Amino acid sequence: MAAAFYYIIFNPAAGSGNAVATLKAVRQVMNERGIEYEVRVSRYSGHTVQLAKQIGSFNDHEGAVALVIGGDGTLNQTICGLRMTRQADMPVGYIPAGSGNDFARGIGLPEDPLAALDCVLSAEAPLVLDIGEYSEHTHQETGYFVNNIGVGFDAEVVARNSHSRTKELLNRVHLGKLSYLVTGVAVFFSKKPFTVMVYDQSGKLEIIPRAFLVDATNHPYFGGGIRFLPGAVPTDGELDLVVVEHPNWVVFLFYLVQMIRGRAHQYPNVHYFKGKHLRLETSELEPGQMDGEEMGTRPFELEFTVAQQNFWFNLPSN
Ligand SMILES: Nc1ncnc2c1ncn2[C@@H]1O[C@H](COP(=O)(O)OP(=O)(O)OP(=O)(O)O)[C@@H](O)[C@H]1O
Repeated sequence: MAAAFYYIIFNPAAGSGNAVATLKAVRQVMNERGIEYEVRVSRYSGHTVQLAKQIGSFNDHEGAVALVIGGDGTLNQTICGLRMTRQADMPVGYIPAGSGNDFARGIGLPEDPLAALDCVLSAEAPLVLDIGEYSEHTHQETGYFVNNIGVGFDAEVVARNSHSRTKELLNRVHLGKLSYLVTGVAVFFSKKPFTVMVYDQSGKLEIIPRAFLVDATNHPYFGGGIRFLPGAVPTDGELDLVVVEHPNWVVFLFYLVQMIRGRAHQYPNVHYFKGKHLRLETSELEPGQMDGEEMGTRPFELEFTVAQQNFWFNLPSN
């Protein structure tokens, strides 16, 4: 059965402002087809969680869908907000309009807004996909992620980039992605490796002394289009965790290239874990990122499990 009502949750800041044109195009199609909807605009960073909580608490439309127009951060916040309410199972539609759009890429949803809208409007039943669920014991924090949680290198890039003047300037000319590259190179040469402890699904502990890139991920993509974990699948009920050590920068770069080619399993400094339940600890203060948003700096004590999320779109078969 087609959805009866759409709550459009819109982030005007997503995609360096490009999301505005996406909303316009989506509204035009929905108006032409006489589809019922209302738009809730995110007014400030973090507002999306509140919007989703209001929708999940007060919706009285049968068959309602929360339709996100924004990037991975907006999608994450919508799901987290809805899951705090009595209508946690309300399906979530998605039109990718961010800078990175890794979730869309990772599940095979078209990045073209109108093609994605077709996938949403042609859906007749919820599509259930995996998302990550985490508990962070140092700060007593719990939540969900659609892409990944990273500790170390990528988190430092996210943190430095969020406060960078260069990003602001590049965003104005719609080159926000370039600032991640500039920051990435700077962090690459300045960040120190750190020790992580990983407990796999059976509880077996592995201590990794020179960790540099540490990511728990739901699908293959990170960093706005890097297919760095080809074996991660958002339908297998498991999460993938990778820890890449940093013996020196030449070897680290080589590992990254081999990972993208799906050929890094043979190297002793690239550690892969897969399971329904994984645990990760750092002994030092490290930055963290979740779906491209800063988590702050702390000694992390993270436990990961998998949750099932109702989405509202068809995925093209290819
Ligand atoms: N009105 C607003 N003004 C400024 N920031 C906002 C506003 N509404 C939401 N935000 C913040 O915008 C940030 C970026 O959102 P989002 O991740 O959706 O887009 P993106 O970064 O362009 O895309 P991606 O994560 O796919 O690269 C989020 O941290 C969100 O909290």
